[in-house]
Amino acid sequence: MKTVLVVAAALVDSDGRVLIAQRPEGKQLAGLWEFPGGKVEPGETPEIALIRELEEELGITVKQACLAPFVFASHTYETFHLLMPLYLIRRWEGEPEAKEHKAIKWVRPNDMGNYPMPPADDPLVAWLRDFI
Ligand SMILES: Nc1nc2c([nH]c(=O)n2[C@@H]2O[C@H](COP(=O)(O)OP(=O)(O)OP(=O)(O)O)[C@@H](O)[C@H]2O)c(=O)[nH]1
Ligand SMILES: [Mg+2]
Repeated sequence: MKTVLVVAAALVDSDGRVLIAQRPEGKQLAGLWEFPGGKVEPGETPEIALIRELEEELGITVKQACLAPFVFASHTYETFHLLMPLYLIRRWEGEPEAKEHKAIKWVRPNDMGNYPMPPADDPLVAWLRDFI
């Protein structure tokens, strides 16, 4: 089974809320809420890939120095193994908008239980609850 490297971001605002985004119809895990991000393409570092994904998915600009490595998910799905580092980001330029998602929402980690997320994300949410 192949390991897929996906990078994701927890954008944290000044009130301690985190941005989650709803996956669009037609994609794997449609309708579930996730951390914005995506697959690392050949030749990219994880940081470059995350900066690209945040521009594509949310229309925001993030500096590499503002990416703080936090925790990672390692989860076996039916057809691949997901390895997903999650970065904490507190500074960015622009107002996030749902360019590729169905919706975006700012939520407190304690309230994330109300938003169904992929199984790989459960431990990440637990870490955010303790840390934010
Ligand atoms: N971005 C993101 N992906 C996640 C999370 N949790 C999780 O299991 N994944 C899985 O990671 C995989 C890659 O994510 P993705 O669909 O965002 O990849 P991508 O942005 O490059 O999209 P694309 O492949 O359609 O171009 C998916 O199988 C997705 O289900 C999460 O919190 N955020
Ligand atoms: Mg994505």
